[in-house]
Amino acid sequence: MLKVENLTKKFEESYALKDVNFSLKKGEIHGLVGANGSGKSTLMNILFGSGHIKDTGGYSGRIFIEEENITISSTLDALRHGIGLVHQEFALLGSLDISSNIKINRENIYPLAGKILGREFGIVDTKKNKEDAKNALSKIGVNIDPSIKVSNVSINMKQFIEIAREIDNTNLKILMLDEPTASLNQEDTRILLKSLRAIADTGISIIFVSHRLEEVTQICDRVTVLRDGEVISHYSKEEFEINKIALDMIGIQVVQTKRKRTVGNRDKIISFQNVQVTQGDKLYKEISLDIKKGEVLGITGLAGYGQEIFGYGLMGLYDMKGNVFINGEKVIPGDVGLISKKGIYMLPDERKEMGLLLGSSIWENVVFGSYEQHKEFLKYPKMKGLSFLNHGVIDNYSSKLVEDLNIKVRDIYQPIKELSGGNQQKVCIARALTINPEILFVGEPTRGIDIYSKEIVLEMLLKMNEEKGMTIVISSGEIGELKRICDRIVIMYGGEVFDILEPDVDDEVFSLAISGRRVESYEKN
Ligand SMILES: Nc1ncnc2c1ncn2[C@@H]1O[C@H](COP(=O)(O)OP(=O)(O)OP(=O)(O)O)[C@@H](O)[C@H]1O
Repeated sequence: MLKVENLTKKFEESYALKDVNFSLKKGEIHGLVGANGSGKSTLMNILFGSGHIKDTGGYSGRIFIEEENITISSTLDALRHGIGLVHQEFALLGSLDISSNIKINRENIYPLAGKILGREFGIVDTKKNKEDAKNALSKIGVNIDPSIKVSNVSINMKQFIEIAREIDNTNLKILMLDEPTASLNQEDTRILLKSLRAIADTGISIIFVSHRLEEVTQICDRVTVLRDGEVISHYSKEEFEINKIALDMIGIQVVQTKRKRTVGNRDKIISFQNVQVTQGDKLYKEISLDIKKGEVLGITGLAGYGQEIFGYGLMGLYDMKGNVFINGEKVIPGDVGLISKKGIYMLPDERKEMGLLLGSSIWENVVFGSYEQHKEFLKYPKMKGLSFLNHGVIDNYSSKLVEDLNIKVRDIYQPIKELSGGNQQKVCIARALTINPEILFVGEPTRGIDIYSKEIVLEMLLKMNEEKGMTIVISSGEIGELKRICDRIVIMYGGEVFDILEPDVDDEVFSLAISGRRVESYEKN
């Protein structure tokens, strides 16, 4: 179906891809793996004719589709050749319904469409659009009313809608998926993976990019490993071995981080008492939770069940009402100024909303907002915000953090918008660590991050907890990670705190709790 030969892409003097050879068979699911910044997105962006490839000098090398040597210089070229891409970041229009999003630019038009006063016009056949949308969604195992507005659906569902939009294209030959399961819960991941196999069986070829090697080895027919823009190895199904693939990706053995647990009875640092949280048309009622000083608290559950509501509510991203106490003192949720002064910082899980200063450099993003905590960043600390910055100190500090967190950059002056997604994510973590809050709320801290850097990020969080006594609240769907590093894990179910579990209880207990059941009822059944 596809063959690329000596594909090379340079950004100024540095290679993002170097002489990459890669092939994709008809109906194959091909895993593309590599550390953050290894060139996966660049490869897909070239194949999808992304503007930023052209704007930065194009690519060299040859691309063949079904033996035909083609040039891809625009998205239109890619679409014409039947290539579709689903990005990590969603590009849906929230104010439109699901079917309008799926049929965008491919709307069904009534045959009576024609010309009025010389202008072309058409009337959209919304009924047919809905049928098509339903059909595309059913191919990926989803049954939902396509008239629902996209702004009212969960992140899980948005991912399915994005994929359905590509599937709806009858000309589709190659579907490229950039971390399609990163925002899905376990059940939806299972549904998606199963559907991808069914889609591949219809003859569509799939490029599957993911940092979750278990999924890659489960679903793919072959895997190609990239490291620093070069192909390091190819594997076919019978040769798959996660450790071997990981070693090829990173170059060194990855050691899993684990917390040495030392919790005793601790004082409450934050207490949510019967709070009510509203997010869009969702309402969470009568929620209570105590967070203990110095603990690492995990919050998990199926997507949409509210694991993020505490941080988001406290910081005013969702509307929270009710009694919230910080160190025994009542605060008004959403009063961000006061809450920040009390040493609370939140890093939300939606990357786009993380507040990266996209036009600024890495160092600016790392130290932004932390001059209070790091007076050494200022030449004249007494002048506060009016002081010149102490660039020597800031440069050393940012360079060290970039190195410690394994962030792949040219130098700390590089604009953050030039970094790969995973490396941008790590800069967000770097900023949170620099702000050094007393309490850190962090959502999905390892999403989009490669297996090696994941461990570094987890290790850094633990270090901040152990050495600085930082209380850390992590909302995440990565239960395995939470079990390794948390003191307690809150399970949200149906918009309530369903249970709080010790991290070393059986996996089975966790799985049951996540689906709203308890062990006793399981045993009875
Ligand atoms: N516009 C740009 N200018 C300069 N360098 C760039 C630009 N876009 C990407 N790069 C560099 O190209 C390299 C490959 O990035 P790419 O986004 O392809 O990595 P990736 O494998 O997709 O990473 P991730 O797993 O983090 O998504 C990185 O070093 C990145 O900094």
